[in-house]
Amino acid sequence: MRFLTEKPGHDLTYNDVFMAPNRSSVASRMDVDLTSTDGIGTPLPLVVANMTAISGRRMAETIARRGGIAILPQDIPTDFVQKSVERVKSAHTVFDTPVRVTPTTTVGEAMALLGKRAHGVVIVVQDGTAVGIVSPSEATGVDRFAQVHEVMTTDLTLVDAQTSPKDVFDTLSAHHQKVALAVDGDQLLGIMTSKAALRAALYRPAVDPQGCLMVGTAVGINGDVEGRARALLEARSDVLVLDTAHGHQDKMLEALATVARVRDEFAARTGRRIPMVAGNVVTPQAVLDLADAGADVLKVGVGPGAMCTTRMQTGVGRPQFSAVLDCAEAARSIGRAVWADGGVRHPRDVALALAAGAGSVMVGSWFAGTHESTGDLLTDATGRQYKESFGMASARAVKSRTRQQSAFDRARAALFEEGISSSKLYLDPRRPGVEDLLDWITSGVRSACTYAGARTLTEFADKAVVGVQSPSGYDEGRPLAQSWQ
Ligand SMILES: NC(=O)C1=CN([C@@H]2O[C@H](COP(=O)(O)OP(=O)(O)OC[C@H]3O[C@@H](n4cnc5c(N)ncnc54)[C@H](OP(=O)(O)O)[C@@H]3O)[C@@H](O)[C@H]2O)C=CC1
Ligand SMILES: Nc1nc2c(ncn2[C@@H]2O[C@H](COP(=O)(O)O)[C@@H](O)[C@H]2O)c(=O)[nH]1
Repeated sequence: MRFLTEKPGHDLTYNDVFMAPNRSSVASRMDVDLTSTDGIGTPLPLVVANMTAISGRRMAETIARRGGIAILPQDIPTDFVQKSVERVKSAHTVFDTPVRVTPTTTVGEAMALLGKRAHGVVIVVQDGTAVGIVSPSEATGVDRFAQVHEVMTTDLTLVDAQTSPKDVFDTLSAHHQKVALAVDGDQLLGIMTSKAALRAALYRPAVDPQGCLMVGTAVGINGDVEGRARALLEARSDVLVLDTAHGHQDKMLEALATVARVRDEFAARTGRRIPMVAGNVVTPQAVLDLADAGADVLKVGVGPGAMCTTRMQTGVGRPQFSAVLDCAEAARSIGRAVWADGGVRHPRDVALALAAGAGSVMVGSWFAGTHESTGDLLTDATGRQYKESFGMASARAVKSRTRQQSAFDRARAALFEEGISSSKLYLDPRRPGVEDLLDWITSGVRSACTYAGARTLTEFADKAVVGVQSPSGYDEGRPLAQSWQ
């Protein structure tokens, strides 16, 4: 990446910069390969942040099916994380996991489960066989205590799991149906909507060497670091993320050395070397120190997160575009990569982070307001749907993380909160599922690459030309919600 004019002497946020187009020979946005450059090799450079309100099993399998990866948080007990990894690994790589109910489930219960996934249907299953479908249209005007077998649609479109997404799309269009059910004999394997069929043709899943969906897991730097890392490797975690607020500290370096030893033993035994990501950092020296201790990828970002109060509380942090740019350069010089973590609110921010040299971009709060995040779907007084989210250093998260400690220690820890304990993240009615956001982000990033004349993300980080803009420059680029007159 180069600056359009002289590199400014001060640090820059995503809002401070823009990209200028280059002469390009890339004729189509579909010619762009978005494979991440972080060495982890996911087909999409997007990572779901290890935040309890956001990253769980549903999020992990959905994002991996489209080529990204989610990191399950460090605050979740190890046995629970092991089960979640197992569930992700057993999910179908092409067909979505259905929301299943039995014929005697009440309509009220079935409708309450609808919000768990974005596909808008519940499948009625008996002994593993799909016998009907219920969606809000079947449930409208029906007593909530009625049983689903009384209202379900039994006209089902069944397909073989080998059917191509295009054939599924055409079949659904021809029959004017919402969803196809993939079956093996009489057993339900998964489901696919028309939109999912389209996506299955556009995205590649992120899969491990056994062909199962990928998922990462986080480890804190306190407690039984070695035991947790060992258990997560055995559980088939594809990435280990060592995460703490201040990554450039001795305790992190010690934790990295411990996990590197366990990871290397695992690699010698199984032949699979699992990458280690560590952070958070914002300086080149921190990149070099953590890489020296064994980190393959450095997680960059102190204070840009939407749930973060660190900068206001401590004055510490660094504008994120410059942090990513500097750290990516340092990482590249020693053959490592960085993840840009936090502060991403628009597709343009993802594009800018990749232009600055990030191997992948980590997103938290933006994905909180989707069907797939872990929280319950809630409705406010005006009828808008939202999820509750909170920071991992908030009083709420600290309270949960320190539940085994004495009352005194817990009360003391609570004084050091650096995050928001409760925030409403509204679902965008136009993009209520995380895949809707992925569509929006990837179309923006593909387009950004073609403007730069790049066919890969390596070329993009090389060719991008970045200018510095004033607040009114940024403002000029914002679309109008209503007339200015
Ligand atoms: N990217 C960011 O800007 C930030 C991210 N977070 C996220 O919040 C989550 C919780 O993180 P964290 O607060 O580390 O978890 P913990 O509260 O579990 O702290 C982990 C350990 O790090 C120590 N620690 C915390 N902050 C600092 C600091 N500034 N300097 C030195 N030691 C410190 C704590 O000791 P003691 O409590 O005794 O000080 C504790 O031993 C993580 O996911 C983290 O990434 C948190 C803050 C900033
Ligand atoms: N200072 C804090 N940072 C936090 C907290 N919880 C999470 N985080 C960081 O934010 C990113 C995600 O950023 P987002 O803008 O996409 O939401 C996450 O990966 C952490 O690094 C917190 O409580 N305090």
